Amino acid sequence: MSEALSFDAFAALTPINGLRPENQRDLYRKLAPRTVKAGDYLFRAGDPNTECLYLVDGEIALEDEAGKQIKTIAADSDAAKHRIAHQTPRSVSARCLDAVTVIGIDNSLLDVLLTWDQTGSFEVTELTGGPSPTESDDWMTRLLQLPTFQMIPPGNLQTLFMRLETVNFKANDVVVKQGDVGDYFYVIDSGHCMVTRESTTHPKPIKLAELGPGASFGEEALIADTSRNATVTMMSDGALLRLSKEDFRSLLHRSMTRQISQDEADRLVAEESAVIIDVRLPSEFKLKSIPGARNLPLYLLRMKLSALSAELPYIVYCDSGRRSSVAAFIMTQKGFNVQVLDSQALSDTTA
Ligand SMILES: Nc1ncnc2c1ncn2[C@@H]1O[C@@H]2COP(=O)(O)O[C@H]2[C@H]1O
Repeated sequence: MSEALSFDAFAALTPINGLRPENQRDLYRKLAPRTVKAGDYLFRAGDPNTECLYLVDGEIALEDEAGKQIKTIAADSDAAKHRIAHQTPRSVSARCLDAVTVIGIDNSLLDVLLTWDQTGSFEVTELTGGPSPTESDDWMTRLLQLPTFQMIPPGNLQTLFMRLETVNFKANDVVVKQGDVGDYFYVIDSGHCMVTRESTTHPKPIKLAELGPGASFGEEALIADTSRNATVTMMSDGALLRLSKEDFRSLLHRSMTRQISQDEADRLVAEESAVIIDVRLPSEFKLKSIPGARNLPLYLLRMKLSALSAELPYIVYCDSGRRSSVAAFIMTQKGFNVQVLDSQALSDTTA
């Protein structure tokens, strides 16, 4: 990092001072101080809190929701050794009284490191997967910023990161082949992949998507216990992180799936505070569906996601829980708030 903050001053911040020196040093190398001009706000009351912010230079005022000043914090004070108003969501606003320099650390990353360091035996350098701990594209930080990983409790994250395996591929390598049994879930660390599907109605495979760093694939066969529904081929050399089916299910998928009871779903739908989606085929939907539900078959879901508003919560269902679980996973990855309705709900409905 720059001269904005010495390593010793950084290591004395709370709770950075609870980390192992190796991890303090690694975090310090990754810090990117940012400056904010006088009068601007670092955040406002009610904002979500995704990063720990520390004041490195300048002075800020904390204000309540009515704009009344509660206190000021100067960079060289004891108060500046702590995270600025670290509540979720922010309970106060932080206004810069002069030009201010702050550093921010992703909350989940710090949480994982603190959890690790309390259990004792890991260093970031062992986990970056790359040869150099100074590598700026640290996959762990990037993964933690994906919606998929934000719902996972730190306890699971720790195990999950240990179980993720880095595998290098060459351009044109087939990573996943349509029709094969599902074995791994993949996250792209570097490089690009193409998703294609063969069908009896088309002479050539149809290109479904191009995926880049941060994107993931291979979840559908693992969740629904079916075969791969598409082929994924490397478009360039690259590195993928993979997780076995068992680990994917127990560490990732289970934490991401939120179930909702039929009563609770009925209440939300009656209040129009949630949208209920039937992910079965239109022919199945026509035959029987839950009143108030919209039909969006699973095979169209990815294509239609951009047309859905991210404002409302969604409830998805099918007749067995398989397709709805896949739908919930895909939607959660894209940042939607989604719950899975018990598949019994459809059997119970008279409509
Ligand atoms: N339209 C699509 N867009 C992006 N990825 C897809 C699409 N269809 C299938 N996939 C991915 O390709 C993977 C092939 O293996 P799975 O069926 O396990 O999981 C599938 C999805 O992760």
